[in-house]
Amino acid sequence: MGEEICCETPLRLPIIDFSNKDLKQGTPEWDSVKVLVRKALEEFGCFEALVDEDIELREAVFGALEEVFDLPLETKMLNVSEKPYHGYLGVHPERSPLYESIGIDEPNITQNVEGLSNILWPQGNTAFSKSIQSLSEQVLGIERMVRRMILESLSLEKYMDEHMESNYYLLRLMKYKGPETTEAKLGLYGHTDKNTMTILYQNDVDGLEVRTKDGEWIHLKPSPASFIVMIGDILYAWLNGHVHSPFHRVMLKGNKTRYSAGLFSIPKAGYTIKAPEELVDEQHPLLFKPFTHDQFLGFLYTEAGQTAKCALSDYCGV
Ligand SMILES: O=C(O)CCC(=O)C(=O)O
Ligand SMILES: [Fe+2]
Repeated sequence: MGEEICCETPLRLPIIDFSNKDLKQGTPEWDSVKVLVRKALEEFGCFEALVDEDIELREAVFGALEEVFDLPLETKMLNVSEKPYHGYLGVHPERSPLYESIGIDEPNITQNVEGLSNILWPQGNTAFSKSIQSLSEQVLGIERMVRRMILESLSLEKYMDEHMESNYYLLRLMKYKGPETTEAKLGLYGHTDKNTMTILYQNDVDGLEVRTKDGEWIHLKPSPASFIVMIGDILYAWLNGHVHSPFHRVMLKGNKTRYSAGLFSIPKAGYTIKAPEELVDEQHPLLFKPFTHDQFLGFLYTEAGQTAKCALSDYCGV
């Protein structure tokens, strides 16, 4: 009997090269990357952005994550915020027994990162602040580039400044304890992101899965030099469905700890999300009535919001 030749190639996310230092608006390189970005975001709502590997920063970041999550629970609980989901979220025995996370509002502002490190460590922690800030700067650069590319590729230049200025950033540091099983366990329940755009960075423990429009799960295996770029419900609504907001989850097995960091761009309080008229026509009827992110979050905390299959459609679908 001949050797069995294996089966279908597993589904992969598009990998787009962002390592070119000359990737500047108006250059041919920018225009060719822009085409790939638009295609990936229309089809998958998600892609892998490849950058130049910075081994030192990578080690520093995941060292910092290990150190911060190793702090006692009472210390981590000092990471508080008046905004929901912006502070420490501890392990929940039924809902998320493996997951905990720490939030840093506007991590691009030095005082915010140093402020948190002064709360968590008696003498602060310069190494922690430095690595978290360097990571934030790099990720923020990618987020802004991708958002500019999408707007440009949809000929929405006239909205560029308004759109770029109407969002702020939240960084979430995440830890998933290995479940010590051979079969996969749920680390983070399936969801679409409720913000504008998310950029994820992970250690060498995979687990993120993204569902395609056809309902197939892609098991992500990002390279150490990659960031995962993902569209959230807000950009999906603002662009009237021209980009996809993918359903995703985290599944884990084995005993290794997974660490990840996510930079979330989020509309500022009071900013109205309204699809530009250029994106609404007979083939693309308006999907959502204008809304603000705060009102939408308010709905998410209600019973109806918590149980909705598609919270955004239930909240403001046309
Ligand atoms: O840890 C990850 O890679 C994904 C986290 C995630 O989906 C989220 O925080 O919304
Ligand atoms: Fe997510």
